[in-house]
Amino acid sequence: MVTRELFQSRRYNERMIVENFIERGRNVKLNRDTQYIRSLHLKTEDIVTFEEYPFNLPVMKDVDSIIFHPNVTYIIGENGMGKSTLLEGIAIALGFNPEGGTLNFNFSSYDSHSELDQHLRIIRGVERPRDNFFFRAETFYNVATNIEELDKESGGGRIIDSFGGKSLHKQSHGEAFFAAFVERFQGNGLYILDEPEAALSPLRQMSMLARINDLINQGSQFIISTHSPILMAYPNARIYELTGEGVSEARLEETSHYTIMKQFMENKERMLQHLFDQS
Ligand SMILES: Nc1ncnc2c1ncn2[C@@H]1O[C@H](COP(=O)(O)OP(=O)(O)OP(=O)(O)O)[C@@H](O)[C@H]1O
Repeated sequence: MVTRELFQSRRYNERMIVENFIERGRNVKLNRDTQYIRSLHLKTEDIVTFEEYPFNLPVMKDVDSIIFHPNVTYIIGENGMGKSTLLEGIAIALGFNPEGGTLNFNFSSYDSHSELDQHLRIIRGVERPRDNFFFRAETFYNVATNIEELDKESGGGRIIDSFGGKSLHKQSHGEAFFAAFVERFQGNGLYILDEPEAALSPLRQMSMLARINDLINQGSQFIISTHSPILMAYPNARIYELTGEGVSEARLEETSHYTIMKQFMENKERMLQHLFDQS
């Protein structure tokens, strides 16, 4: 009797494991056990000097404090604080092209990336993403050109069809960005986005949040660098703010982007007077 119960409970457990596995491929949010990448580590032993770029950036002394949220991690901060440098380093260390795209893109329009990737260790989870994309607003135009070139040479399926079929150069910036998020991102993916709001209207930024939510519910993990208080509003996300002091974790309402925007909207006249008096 005991043996039969044991047998049945084992069969039950096995069935649960199979069902969970099947479900993972569909609609399940990642958690701490299933997230694709967990944290960062800066391998300081072979860094020759901390006086030069990129190791002179304040963020470098706190890289090890960055623990990725299973769903969304935001990297924010003033211009020049090192967000793009950090995201680029992470992306290249994971095997992406410095200018962005999927793991299969390997074109190079202008080779100016830092050597940070060689000094970063990325602590991965046990699960592997099925989809991957490094979206870099600054160089998305080059990705679009590369897609056209590859599609001209290819005799088989066209890459542009996975972006909705319409040339990305024949769409507005915002439309082309959105085609990537809506058509190309397939879920169960790791998505690294550098200032994706660059061409998006406030309304589109809200639509982007809805798209992020869909993809998170389909087992995706995001790392997003942004200046947009709208885009950084995903609930329960982790926000790291880069400042001259290093890296600190913040709630949305505590971030400088949010408070400055709020002050401006709530008291535009006073802010303008203050700004013009200073100039
Ligand atoms: N190839 C490079 N060589 C030397 N310095 C660089 C290089 N690229 C960037 N920097 C410097 O490193 C700093 C961080 O640049 P980065 O582009 O990472 O900042 P960011 O936080 O992404 O800024 P933004 O919000 O303006 O996009 C800047 O002061 C920049 O001038």
